[in-house]
Amino acid sequence: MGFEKITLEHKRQVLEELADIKALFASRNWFPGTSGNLSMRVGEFDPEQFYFAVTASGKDKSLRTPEDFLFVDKHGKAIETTTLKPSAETLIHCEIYRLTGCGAVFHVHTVFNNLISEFFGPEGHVPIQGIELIKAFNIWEENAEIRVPVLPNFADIPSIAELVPGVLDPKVPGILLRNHGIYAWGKDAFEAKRHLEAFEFLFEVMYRQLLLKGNSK
Ligand SMILES: CSC[C@@H](O)[C@@H](O)C(=O)COP(=O)(O)O
Ligand SMILES: [Zn+2]
Repeated sequence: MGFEKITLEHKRQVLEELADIKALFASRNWFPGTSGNLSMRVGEFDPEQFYFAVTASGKDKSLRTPEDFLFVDKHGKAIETTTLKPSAETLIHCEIYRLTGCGAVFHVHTVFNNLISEFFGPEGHVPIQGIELIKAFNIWEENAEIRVPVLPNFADIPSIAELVPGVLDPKVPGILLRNHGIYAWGKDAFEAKRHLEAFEFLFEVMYRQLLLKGNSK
């Protein structure tokens, strides 16, 4: 489906939902120093052609303005004439949509995701086992273990995006960038938010467990 076939009403709803989520995350201090970016797909998913709304680069994400989002195509290029620049990390969103067909991708920098990504960076993943909130990822088995991938934080975003297909686990809706932040996604904004909140909770538990245990892995 071409972008022009997607109804204005649907695009408006997506922008409103994104703006509400942005305000909520900002209230949690999840966008320090203009960091972070959010996106939501508009229209149906087709790996050959899809579109999403994404935060404009470099904005203060705690503010609500008419210039907070723009629509881009599957290559991360703006599809309407605009002076806004898509998030510098849009290519990572593109890759996550392409590989998963998801409906929303949220990226935040927090103290806990930074600390945990650095601590487990050398292993390339964060092992998390037996914590109830793993069920937020729809994993119901007892004592389940997940591994959250940790990618290097290259300055060149295409070089990070290139690594995403090699580490993305369909059961685990998140990828960490080392000393940077997390990308979490879901079939819609509700699910992506649930996943992101669960990751952040799990990282805080991991961090505190490591302190209690005296830092041994
Ligand atoms: C200002 S530090 C954060 C940026 O370097 C980047 O990591 C980030 O998350 C926000 O970039 P943006 O281009 O605004 O989407
Ligand atoms: Zn970032």
